[in-house]
Amino acid sequence: MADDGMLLNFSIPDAGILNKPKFKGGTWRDRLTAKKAAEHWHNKATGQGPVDKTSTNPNRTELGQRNVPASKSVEQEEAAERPAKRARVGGAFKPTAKPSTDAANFRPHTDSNITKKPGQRSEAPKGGKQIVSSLFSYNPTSTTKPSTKIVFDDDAPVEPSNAPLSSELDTFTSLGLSPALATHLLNKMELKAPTAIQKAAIIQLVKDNSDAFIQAETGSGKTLAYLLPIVQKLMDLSANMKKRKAEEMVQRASGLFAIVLAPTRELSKQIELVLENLLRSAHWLVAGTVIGGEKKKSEKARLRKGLNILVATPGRLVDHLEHTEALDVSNVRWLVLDEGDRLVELGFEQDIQKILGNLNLRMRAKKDDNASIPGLPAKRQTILCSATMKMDVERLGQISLKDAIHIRADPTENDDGTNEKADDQVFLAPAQLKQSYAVVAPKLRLVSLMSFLKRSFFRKGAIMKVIVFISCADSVDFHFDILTSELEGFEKKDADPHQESKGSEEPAQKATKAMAALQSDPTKLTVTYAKSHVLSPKTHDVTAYRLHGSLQQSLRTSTLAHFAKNNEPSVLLATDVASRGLDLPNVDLVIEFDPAFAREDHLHRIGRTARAGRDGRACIFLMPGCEEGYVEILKSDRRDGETGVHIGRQDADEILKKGLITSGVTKDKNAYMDKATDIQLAVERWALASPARLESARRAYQSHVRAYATHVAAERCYFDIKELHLGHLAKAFALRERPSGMKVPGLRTGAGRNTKGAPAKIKGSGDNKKPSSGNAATDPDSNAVEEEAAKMRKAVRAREKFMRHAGMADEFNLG
Ligand SMILES: Nc1ncnc2c1ncn2[C@@H]1O[C@H](COP(=O)(O)OP(=O)(O)OP(=O)(O)O)[C@@H](O)[C@H]1O
Repeated sequence: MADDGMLLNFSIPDAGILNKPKFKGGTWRDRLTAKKAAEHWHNKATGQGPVDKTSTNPNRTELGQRNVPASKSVEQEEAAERPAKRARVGGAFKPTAKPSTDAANFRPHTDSNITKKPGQRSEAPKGGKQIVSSLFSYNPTSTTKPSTKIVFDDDAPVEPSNAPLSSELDTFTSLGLSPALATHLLNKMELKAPTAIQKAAIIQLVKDNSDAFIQAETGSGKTLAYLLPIVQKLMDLSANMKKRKAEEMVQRASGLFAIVLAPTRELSKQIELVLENLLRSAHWLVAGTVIGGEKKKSEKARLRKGLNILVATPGRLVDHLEHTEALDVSNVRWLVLDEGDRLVELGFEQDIQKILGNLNLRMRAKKDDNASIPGLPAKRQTILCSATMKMDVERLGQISLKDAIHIRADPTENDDGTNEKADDQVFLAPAQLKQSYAVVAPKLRLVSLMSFLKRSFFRKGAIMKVIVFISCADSVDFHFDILTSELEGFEKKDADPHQESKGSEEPAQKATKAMAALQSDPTKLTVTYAKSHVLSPKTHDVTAYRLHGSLQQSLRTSTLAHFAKNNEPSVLLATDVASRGLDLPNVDLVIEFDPAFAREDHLHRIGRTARAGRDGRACIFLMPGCEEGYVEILKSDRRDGETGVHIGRQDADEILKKGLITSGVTKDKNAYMDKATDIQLAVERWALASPARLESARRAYQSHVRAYATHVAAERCYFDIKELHLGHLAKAFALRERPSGMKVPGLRTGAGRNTKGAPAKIKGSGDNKKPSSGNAATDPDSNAVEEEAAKMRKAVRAREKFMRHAGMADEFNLG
């Protein structure tokens, strides 16, 4: 399913946004504004033509310059508040208002700028005229731009917060692990010393059997923190059996002793991999997975052969507990719930309760039989792992843990173990992570992303691996298609004779060939990586990858594995499927092109870099206006707190200059604007050249808008759907049509209406650019949008649940 988990639609009817509204409630000013807007749309709908603002507003000059006096009329105020429309619709370009940006930046472009390929069709989208607006005019301006540029000391050394400990006294043996295991960690896994959380957890879990809640930041080595004590105890159990009878030891047929539950298949596979590496030091112990995505028959066969440690997703384990006789859980003495908060978020609470009930029942039955293995602990130890201690994790703790010990290793802790920040706030970004935010107007988003990536990959070696987080699968597909296409007007790389003489094809070349087939229909989800023509400089290739929950499981696994192994420059475009727990080696940069739906997700996303003490960078794209308020959240997630020393700021102009003007000094200080405009036009032409691409662009755009409405309530003040300028945003999806005229097959229409049938009003929908009065309580349209957003969020949750139960993208994230 490419609609990415959201069922409702923001389609706005052609008749306009205010369809015979009742002018009740609100202030007299709201009512008058609404009435005037309704008259405008009524005139339009009845063919009386658009209201000529220049003739009704004496304050407008012919060139569209406004001169609003102190005593403004309501309409004048409205005109002063909204970004003036200067779009070219079909005919000749006629500016109607002064652009909000500085005059030097004003670079109108007309159809004559758009050079079409010979014979290329540039069809106007059905049901609407093409709008070719300038990239650099009428953009909202930043509300937080500092008057003077603040220079950050980007290279100032920062003590990593998740690195292995450096004291010579902190060794794995000093924590209670056997010399054999410690030697294996050192020699085979190249792990010299434990991290802080490993030190705290291993000491505790090896010495006693109490339940535990492990809480630590991303990339701090939580996986080994819970796996090492389990492996150590199983090695001890084996040694104990051997002592009793020389030929006896734990082996695969001895029974299942430990279960690790993880929320996603990818994470389960990753845990299994770490386990396999560990168990090379105890080859008689066998681990395996049951996670779905493969035939149940083969999973049953694996269980029948016997496993000592099982990594599973909750849904699949419940299924096997109910239907696989060979699965005997009576000896299970260690249960781990990894990524506890995500397990709850994905609605696995019931499954976990079933698993716990089943384990208790079978353990009791076995005890009654008196047939326990000698040396096996009488009590089961349950370990809950999570980066946050939210309410839902607490609830999971209540159902799964008994008298649990809270294990936490946070460098911000005082000597007495207390922390000034509230429990929920203890989840912080790694200290060594260098963060920045980019303030980019909606129209400039696409070209800015391309420029940002181009700059990142310009010199081989500086940045090798990048993850770009995007809110929904359709948008991932759309951006992947652009990055891997050969856009007209982009310099082509000279052929590399060395590569051509090679007998075997490079994977990137193979994928490029497959890509050619894909270009005719970008909705085909068979190609997940290919050379990025757009991002590859002349000197080297950059490979682009895509990952989201609508891809087949096997494809997701192989894509991740390929990205992880790739030592050449590469970029992964992904939904939040890649945000949790995944340990992809050497990710240098994380770009949050679309901000996360919740603060915790944001921290998990940026935590894919700067892992285990390594350096990393993260940049989040914010739009001018209320989104800029999110910087406060970014600051609160850092150890350097309010000072925000390591949160840099970049503006779109800067990004475009650095990314597009790579050949040193240029006399024209606005040359980057021409370049950016050329790129934007090339992408728009690319989209127009094929109906499938155009449909993919519309789908991406609509899914993006719907996803935007699903930010958590506490953060909707930063990501306010009513402030989203749909018309400008459409440009970032290469669309030249009005949002209201867009029809996408397969997406439900009419959901943008409130219960009384009046369509919801959204900023810049092309029908009314005036944002709501700001008083949601008195504005019926604001309430309608709110209601709509609430419906969407509900639909997303329902869809996630449905997908899981239908076994489609089950145990997997939204994407
Ligand atoms: N003691 C250590 N020394 C060096 N590297 C380590 C050590 N322990 C773990 N690592 C490495 O650190 C990385 C992160 O480990 P892990 O995935 O367990 O982190 P995590 O805390 O679970 O992160 P997340 O919360 O993002 O899931 C892995 O690549 C792992 O190999």
